[in-house]
Amino acid sequence: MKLDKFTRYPLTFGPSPITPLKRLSEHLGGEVELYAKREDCNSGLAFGGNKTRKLEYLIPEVLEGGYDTLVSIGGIQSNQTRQVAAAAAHLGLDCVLVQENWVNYHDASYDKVGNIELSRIMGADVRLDPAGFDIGIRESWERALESVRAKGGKPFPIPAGCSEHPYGGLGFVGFAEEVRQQERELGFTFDYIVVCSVTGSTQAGMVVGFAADGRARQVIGIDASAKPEQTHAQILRIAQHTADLVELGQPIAADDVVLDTRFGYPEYGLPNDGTLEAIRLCGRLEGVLTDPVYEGKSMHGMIEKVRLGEFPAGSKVLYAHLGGAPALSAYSEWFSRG
Ligand SMILES: Cc1ncc(COP(=O)(O)O)c(CNC2(C(=O)O)CC2)c1O
Repeated sequence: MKLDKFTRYPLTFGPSPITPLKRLSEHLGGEVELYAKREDCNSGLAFGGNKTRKLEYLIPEVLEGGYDTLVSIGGIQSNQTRQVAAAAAHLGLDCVLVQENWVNYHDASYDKVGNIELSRIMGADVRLDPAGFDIGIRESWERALESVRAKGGKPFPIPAGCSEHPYGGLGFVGFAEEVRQQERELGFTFDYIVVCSVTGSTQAGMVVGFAADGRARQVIGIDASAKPEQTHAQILRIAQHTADLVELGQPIAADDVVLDTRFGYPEYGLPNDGTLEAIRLCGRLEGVLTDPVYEGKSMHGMIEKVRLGEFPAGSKVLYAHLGGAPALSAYSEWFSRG
């Protein structure tokens, strides 16, 4: 596999740490050993996260091509757009963010706190748009790109989650390579990797990276889009493209994309009771924060799979913590009810 032929611009601290989730593992019966790889602590740029790792493979083209404005898109509480704003500020670039109405929830502060507040503080031109949730290429985003060109700027297009960018999967191929190095240091290998999926390039990169040692199907995606057919198809397409880029040397089949669809309800961006329980449990047992949109759903999925005995006794499970906590303040209603 040839990831090294691609230039990476460091935005992260280096390999993200792997921490044991001892108390949570014990609480769940002690037969499955849970660990977390902490992408939520991977960078000094505005709390980091999975997109910061992905951006490392997009930024070289930005700098080499003389682009002056990063243009991206997400929901109002998007972690993606916050991380793009941080990268732009760090690199001295302008930033335009389209924030669409992806979540059917609005209290008075939803578009004032959390991620969108941070993006504004970092100087991004934040543009609210009434269009609803969709992980594909959006007309609002294309309008934003055109508006930058109309003013004589040179916009760099970064699609939702970085996922439809040709290099969107590379960062998480690197994640798998990092895990293999850390496994050598730990003296064991993980039986499963649990990851939240929405726009798909995180899991896609992992599927390719772990396919190299026969573990593609040990990557367990937990769907948080609540549109799993679209997400599964996007993961598969990105994984197959990424496999070609890094010359994996083996095909990626549809069955290599394992996506559990039981935990994304009621809809994208809204928690269910299991999401909320998982957030509280992980918070109270480990001091590790997850969010109602993404990681709370993958944490719920992992906890439920342990409870249902879906991980064989003795399994070592690596939870990919991809970030997301900055959105919590926009969901305070759910946690002030006691
Ligand atoms: C904390 C967190 N965890 C998992 C995911 C899902 O990653 P993928 O989009 O690569 O599948 C996101 C994405 N967030 C998006 C955003 O706009 O923030 C791309 C949807 C995430 O932010």
